Amino acid sequence: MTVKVVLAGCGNMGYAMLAGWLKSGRLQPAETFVIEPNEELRARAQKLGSAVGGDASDIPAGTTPKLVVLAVKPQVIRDVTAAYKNLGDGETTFVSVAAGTPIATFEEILGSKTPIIRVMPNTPAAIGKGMMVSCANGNVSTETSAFVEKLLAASGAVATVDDERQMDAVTAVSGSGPAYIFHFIECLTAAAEQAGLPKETAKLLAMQTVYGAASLAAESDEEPGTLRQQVTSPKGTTAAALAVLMGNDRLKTLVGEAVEAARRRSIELGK
Ligand SMILES: NC(=O)c1ccc[n+]([C@@H]2O[C@H](COP(=O)([O-])OP(=O)(O)OC[C@H]3O[C@@H](n4cnc5c(N)ncnc54)[C@H](OP(=O)(O)O)[C@@H]3O)[C@@H](O)[C@H]2O)c1
Ligand code: PRO
Repeated sequence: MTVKVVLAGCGNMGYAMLAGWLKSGRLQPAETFVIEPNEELRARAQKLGSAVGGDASDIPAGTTPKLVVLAVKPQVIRDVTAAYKNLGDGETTFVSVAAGTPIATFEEILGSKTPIIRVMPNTPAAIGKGMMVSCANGNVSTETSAFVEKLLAASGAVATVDDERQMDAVTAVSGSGPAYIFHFIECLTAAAEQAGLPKETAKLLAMQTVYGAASLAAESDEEPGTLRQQVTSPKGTTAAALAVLMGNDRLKTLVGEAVEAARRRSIELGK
C-alpha cells in the first residue's frame, strides 16, 4: 500500500489526530508514515500499525504522499518544514497544526506553488470530540480539500475561516480552550472540597457538571443564557453564586483578558 499521509511529530496533538484517522477507518495504518524523534512516542505510533522513522530521511525514496502533516512545536517548525523541501511545489499538500505560523512561512520554505492548509485542532480530537478549524492557500485542489475535511471530521466538528488572521483568535478560543475548561474543573473541584465534600466526590461532581452542562448546551435549541436562567431560581442559591461571577462582568472580563493574551501570543509565535 502506498503512503498517503506522512505525520511529522507524534506528540499530544499528532497522536490524537492519527488515532482518530485510523479508528475511523478513513486511513489504513499502512497508508501512514510517522516521523518522530522520541523513541517512546514512535513505539506508540507503531502500535497503531503505522510505519515509523526518526527523521525525514527515513521515508522511503520516491515516496510522494498526498499529505505531509506537520505537528511539531512552532519553535522548530521552520527547520522541520525545510526537511520536506523536496516535496514542495508539487503534488503533496502540507497541513500544519502549529500555532501562529502563517501560510506565508511555509510558502517561503517550500515554494509558492505548494498547497498548504493551516489547521487548528484541539485535544478532545483524541476522543472524536475535537474542534478542527482550517484555512488554506489558493493552491489546494477541491479534491484534496474534501479529503482533508473528511480526515478532520474523524476528530470532531470542522469549520473553516477564509481570513487567515482569524486563526489567532481560533487558536485562543478552541485551540487553547480545553485548558481553560480543565482549569475550571480544577477550580470547581477545589471549591467543592473547601465546602466539605470528600476529594473523590468533589472531582466527580465537578467533572459531571461540566460534562452535563456542555452536552445540554450542545444538544438543546435554547441559548446558553436561557439554560443559565433555567437553573437560576429567584433569590436562590445560583443567583447568589452568579452575583459573584457576573457582578461587574467579573468572569466575562477575566475570560476576555485570557483569550486576548492567547491571541497575542499566537501572533508572536508567528513572527
Ligand atoms: N497540544 C495542543 O492542545 C495543541 C492544540 C492545537 C495545536 N497544537 C499545535 O500542535 C503542535 C504540536 O504540539 P504538541 O502539544 O503535540 O507538542 P508535543 O507533544 O511536544 O509534540 C511534538 C512532537 O514533535 C517531535 N519532533 C521534534 N522535532 C521533530 C522532527 N524533526 N520531526 C518530527 N517530529 C519532531 C517532538 O519530539 P521532542 O519532544 O523529542 O522534540 C514531539 O514529540 C504545536 O505546533 C502546537 O502549536 C497543539
Ligand atoms: N496548545 C498550543 C499552545 O499552547 C496551541 C493551542 C493549544 O501554544
